[in-house]
Amino acid sequence: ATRISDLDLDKYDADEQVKIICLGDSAVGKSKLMERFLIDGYRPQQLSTYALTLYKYTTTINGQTVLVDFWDTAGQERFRSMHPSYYHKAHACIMVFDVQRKITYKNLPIWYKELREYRPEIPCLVVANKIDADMKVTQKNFSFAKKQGLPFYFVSAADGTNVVKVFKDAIQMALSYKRNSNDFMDEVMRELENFDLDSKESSDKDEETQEGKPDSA
Ligand SMILES: Nc1nc2c(ncn2[C@@H]2O[C@H](COP(=O)(O)OP(=O)(O)OP(=O)(O)O)[C@@H](O)[C@H]2O)c(=O)[nH]1
Ligand SMILES: [Mg+2]
Repeated sequence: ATRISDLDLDKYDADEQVKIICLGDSAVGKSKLMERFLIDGYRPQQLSTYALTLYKYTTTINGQTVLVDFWDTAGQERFRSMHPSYYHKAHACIMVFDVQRKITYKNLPIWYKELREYRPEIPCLVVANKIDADMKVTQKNFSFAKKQGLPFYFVSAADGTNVVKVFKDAIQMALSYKRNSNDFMDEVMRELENFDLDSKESSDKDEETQEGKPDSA
């Protein structure tokens, strides 16, 4: 009982509350990424998300309490249209694909189009998941994010690579968006840009043009 009232107090005192949604095909790892971030755990079972899962997360940023609602739904919703309430008042979006399944990368524009119909302006982070399965994929150039001017991350829900970074950036961007400021977004874009230059041994070829050569760097 004590814990519940503590939570309620937190909620009461929250200076800010943001909603962050997650998009991407079924089985790309949306739920596993949330699990990794929220409970620092990972259970490799294969349960597709049924309907909707809502995760509550509280954090402190610059001395302010921030309440985050993470929304997670089943990727197979793609075949219907995602319910508008999923997008309603979202402040940021984490868009995920599976580096081991090219089709999930090719479907990103479909997700992105629907997102923009409902939320034309919110920050959207593009996440390439499952890099633990084959580190060579990080040498590939997945240009969708760059073309759209979106921040891009290689991550792994299985071993935790970059997961905290993505979620923390998403929360900051959601807050910046809510406060009508692009400052943090600009900062992250600059930082990722530099990171990109430092680690750039990859060819300039786009993943889309590398049909049938999954291992070429
Ligand atoms: N190797 C590896 N497997 C992963 C990773 N993340 C998720 N998986 C596996 O991918 C499968 C799907 O993960 P989920 O998180 O359930 O995928 P989802 O995107 O939530 O799928 P839906 O709920 O159906 O939309 C599971 O079997 C996970 O174990 C990862 O980083 N590396
Ligand atoms: Mg899921």
